[in-house]
Amino acid sequence: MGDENIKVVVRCRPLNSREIARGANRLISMVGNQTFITRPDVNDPGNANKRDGIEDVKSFTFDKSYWSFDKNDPNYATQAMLYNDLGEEFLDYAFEGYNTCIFAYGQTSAGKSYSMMGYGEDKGIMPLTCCELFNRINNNKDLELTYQVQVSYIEIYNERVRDLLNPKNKGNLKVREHPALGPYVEDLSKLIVNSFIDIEKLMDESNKVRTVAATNMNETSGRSHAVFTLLVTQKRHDTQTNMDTEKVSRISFVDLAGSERANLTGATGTRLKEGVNINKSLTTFGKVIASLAEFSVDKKKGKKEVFVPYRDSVCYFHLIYYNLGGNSKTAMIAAISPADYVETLSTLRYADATRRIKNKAVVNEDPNTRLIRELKEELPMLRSKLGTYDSSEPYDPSVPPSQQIVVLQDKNGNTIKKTKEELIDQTQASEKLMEEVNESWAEKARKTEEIQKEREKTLEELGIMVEKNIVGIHPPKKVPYLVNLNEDPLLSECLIYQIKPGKTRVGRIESDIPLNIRLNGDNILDEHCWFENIDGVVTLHPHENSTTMINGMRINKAKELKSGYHIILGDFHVFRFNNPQEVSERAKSKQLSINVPLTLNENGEDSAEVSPTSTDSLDTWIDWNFARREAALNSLNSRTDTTDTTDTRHITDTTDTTDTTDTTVGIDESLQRLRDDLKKIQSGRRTRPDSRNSDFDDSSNETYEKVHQRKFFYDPMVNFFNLVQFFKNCYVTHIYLKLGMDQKENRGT
Ligand SMILES: Nc1ncnc2c1ncn2[C@@H]1O[C@H](COP(=O)(O)OP(=O)(O)OP(=O)(O)O)[C@@H](O)[C@H]1O
Repeated sequence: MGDENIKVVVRCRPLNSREIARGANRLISMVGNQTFITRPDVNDPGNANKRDGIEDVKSFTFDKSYWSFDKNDPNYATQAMLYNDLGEEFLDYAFEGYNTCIFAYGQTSAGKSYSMMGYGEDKGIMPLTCCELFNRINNNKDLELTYQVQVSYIEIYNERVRDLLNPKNKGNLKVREHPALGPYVEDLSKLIVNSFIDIEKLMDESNKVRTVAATNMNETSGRSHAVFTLLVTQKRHDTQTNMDTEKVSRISFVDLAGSERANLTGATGTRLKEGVNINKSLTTFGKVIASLAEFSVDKKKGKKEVFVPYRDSVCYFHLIYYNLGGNSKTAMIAAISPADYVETLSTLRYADATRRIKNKAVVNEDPNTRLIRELKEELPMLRSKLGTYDSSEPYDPSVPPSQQIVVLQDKNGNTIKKTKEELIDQTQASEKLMEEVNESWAEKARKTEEIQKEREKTLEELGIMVEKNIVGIHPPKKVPYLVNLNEDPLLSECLIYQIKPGKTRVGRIESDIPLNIRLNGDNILDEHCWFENIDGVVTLHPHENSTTMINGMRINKAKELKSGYHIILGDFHVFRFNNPQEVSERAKSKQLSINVPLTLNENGEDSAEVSPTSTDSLDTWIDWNFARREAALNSLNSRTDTTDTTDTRHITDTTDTTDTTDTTVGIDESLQRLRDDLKKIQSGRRTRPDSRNSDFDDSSNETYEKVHQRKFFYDPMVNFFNLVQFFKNCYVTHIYLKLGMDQKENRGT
């Protein structure tokens, strides 16, 4: 097959509530395969680039333009449409033996994860492909044809590669290169999967691993790249010759970090490094696209190759080597916001340039046989060279291997010089490859099981509940538990920590003290706190000097917990406490909607038992953001000492003395941001049918969502008060967070 352009589709998501709140205009329209972007009106506060009076519309033509702006629009492009157009075609290629890659590119919140992974019932192209892959395999009637599927899943953050399937594979996996293989990740776990359920389970557990790592570093998925790869091996037995032949195809799904340039102004420490690395990888991506696009055009004119800077960034080296300008059928999903001119235009331009790149995909017939042949030639040569040194260099046994030069020839006959140290490294890497490629399927299956056990053991050692052979999050029905909350909806509510009868001790991951829950990250003490469960009543005991907060209040003495309380440990660990027994008793006494004492006064004591302004309904909705803002707010209140002590969420009118010029924007932004996050969490939760079951009445036929929608939307008084309260909270918290963050940055943390 000849050169083929990379397929590029663009998908426009609906306006999010933040954009609606700022009165943003729709700047995108689509007709057929064309996407049009209009320069925004000068009154659009989020888009300041208007040249007055000039009607400026730019048009781009793509392989497909997906209009997902309005779910009620008859032309709304659904997940199924995207899969039917793109997923099916690429799965067909994979069955033919080609490598395929679908990657999502776009700014944060443009809809990359929605298209790739999907939220809740709206499954994205990745799970839909996996599901159909196994449908086809299970429907195979050809007795001479067998399939094996392996999976790997990595996250690239700060130029470091993390194995999400095997938490034992700690830290940074090395990206290496072999002439016969191209770049590859050394020691990466490739696990055998036999069904779609196996894949779902792996995704579920890897998400836990990702959450643990992300919480420790306070990252979000928007700042890392995730690469999910399926290796499909088709083995055909020829009865006439009694020979087996293999085709191996690699199906990759890449969810890239948000493409907006990381704003480095004022950033220090980890954030600065992270920003530099995101920029580095994005710059490399841009350079690669530009040079490959240029290369494709030049080739037509008969010009020579241009330099493609694959190696400028570790991650892009790995990600794009195969998939851009290489042996792969590749598609880009460019996710765009309908209302962000600068970022959307930039994405459309990248997408346009990507369309011009040509790939040359070939069917991968017996790649392992080829690799084994090359390794068999290479290894004896490397081993023999290890005993020698370049005669032009004076030999001195005291010279360390890093300074000894060895001369060898590559497979094209070119003379190359390496240090002995490099040669040892290369020999070891090639030996590992040889071992891997010779591994039998039985051995691979044994390793898969071993890693599976390791993964579950590692999670259990951290105190995280793992339910074997069950997909999804299933909180305990009786035992009280903590559920993690995270800024990133993808990483929220996926870790459950049970608080069993007796003591549950919490401390630092490396602590020598026997602990039930181990956490990492800043400000977690060796022995941080402990929970005591006596007959279903749970009390939290903080250790001296530990940062332990309940509902935003730092506590220094034991405190009884009620279902729904938010707990913050150290700097990054935010949980919600759930007590199924208490909730079901509460439900029985028909006081579910407003009677929960969720607030603490300045002494950390419960406030009024029943309050018409109880934030219960909000509390069960509001997660990480709420808990963090609540903590910030309380901290502010305790500093200014203007708090209404009966309800820590009350703010006195001192806020009104503040300059109000940008108040509305601040509040609106906070509120809208929160609503967006909530929407994500809400829809994400639908994949976790049992999640937070205990928050509502099990005996009722109503679903969890319905109960909360009813509580939130049909209780106007509560709602009104909540919103007023919340409106104020957001503003004060906004100011506080800004101050706090400035201070933190100044300290270089
Ligand atoms: N095509 C769509 N139809 C409906 N809603 C969408 C669509 N695309 C995205 N959304 C919604 O927009 C929000 C942001 O999408 P998403 O999380 O996929 O963004 P992202 O680009 O992956 O962000 P990040 O880079 O932070 O991971 C989500 O609430 C999602 O449900």
